[in-house]
Amino acid sequence: MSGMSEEVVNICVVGATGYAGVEVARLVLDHPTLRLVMVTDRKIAGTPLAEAYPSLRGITDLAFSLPEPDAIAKTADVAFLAVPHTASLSLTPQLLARGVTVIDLSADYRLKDAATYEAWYGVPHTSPSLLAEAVYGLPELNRDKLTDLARTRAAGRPVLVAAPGCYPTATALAAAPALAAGLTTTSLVISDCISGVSGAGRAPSERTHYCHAAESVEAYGVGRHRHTPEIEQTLTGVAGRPMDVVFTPHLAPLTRGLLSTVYLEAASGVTTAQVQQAYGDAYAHEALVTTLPSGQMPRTGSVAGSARAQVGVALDQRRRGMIVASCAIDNLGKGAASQAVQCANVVLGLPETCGLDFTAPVL
Ligand SMILES: NC(=O)C1=CN([C@@H]2O[C@H](COP(=O)(O)OP(=O)(O)OC[C@H]3O[C@@H](n4cnc5c(N)ncnc54)[C@H](OP(=O)(O)O)[C@@H]3O)[C@@H](O)[C@H]2O)C=CC1
Ligand SMILES: CC(=O)N[C@@H](CCC(=O)OP(=O)(O)O)C(=O)O
Repeated sequence: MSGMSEEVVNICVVGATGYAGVEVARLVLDHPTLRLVMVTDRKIAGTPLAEAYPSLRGITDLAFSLPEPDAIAKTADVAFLAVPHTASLSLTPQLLARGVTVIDLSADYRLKDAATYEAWYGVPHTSPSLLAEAVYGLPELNRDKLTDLARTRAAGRPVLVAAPGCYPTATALAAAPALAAGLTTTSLVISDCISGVSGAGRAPSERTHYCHAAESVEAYGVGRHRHTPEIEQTLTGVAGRPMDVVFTPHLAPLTRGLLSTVYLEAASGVTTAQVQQAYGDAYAHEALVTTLPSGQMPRTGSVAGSARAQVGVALDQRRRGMIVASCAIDNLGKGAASQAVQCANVVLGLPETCGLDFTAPVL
């Protein structure tokens, strides 16, 4: 199948029983150009999507299919892979070989170095040659490369987008303006993040059990979380020099929401006005990222359910001089599904915010 920019583009969501997958499905159902033609699950094939997620009753009659590459290629132009990491290692090359463009929400094609992948994910990368051609799907930092993919696809070849994770997205949006503007000369970024529980996926675990997660906040994966090398890769690219990251994720009793607060030592003489200006300029022309006025910091509640990010920044001028920047996103939105759709829009030659320009619930 082939989808041109003004035509309807047929979409398969692999892993649509999952939280990220059903969010992609929801966005595609409301999108003016994308058409949801297939949703997959390996356990409940034949069951209507709306039976698994009753809010979709009256909206779609589509039932789950098995994630078979031949069936996907027969039906869809683009596949969103909302599957756990390691699951898209083999699925992605099979779909590309069948002419299907892949927007992968998993971590399998984000790291450029296969050895780093193996070190952090515990399995060898089975398609290392694809790591070079996969484009990291953070449009605000990587729009040119995504636009290159649009040309490749328009020339008839399927392409691969590796959409970033929720923690790396929020951390990159919080830290990038300071790094790009040279406001810090050190190589260390500290990133403290807080995630809602849907970030851990649909399958319950001891850590995400209501009784454990409600009314409590905890750090986890300290010093060893697999997003560390992904964040370092992105920030190194922005800074143009090697960056080290101390990344500490926390789980908080929210359904949706992710807040990343980063700390970067300010270069000598940097002022609050310069910092605010750099952040304002960085996102002045971004439709989905807003820099808040000086003195304001973002809250997850303001972006929950939206495709947007909000960023706030301050300069703590006592002693060392620290830039403290915070970015709030919806982990399932800009941290996963809406970002994947944003990338698909670019790759398909559609307006980047097509289907994403809706407001979040205000309360
Ligand atoms: N939740 C979030 O906030 C974010 C998630 N992501 C990433 O998105 C991906 C999905 O996450 P999430 O929705 O939370 O996960 P879930 O556990 O909620 O869903 C995973 C989905 O993948 C399916 N699946 C599992 N294994 C396979 C396989 N081998 N082949 C095909 N389908 C499979 C599952 O269905 P079944 O097993 O029944 O087939 C299910 O539909 C992950 O890579 C995650 O890291 C990225 C950013 C944020
Ligand atoms: C709260 C929670 O458990 N979050 C998940 C991150 C989910 C995610 O975004 O994973 P990828 O970006 O790698 O796809 C975790 O810490 O593993």
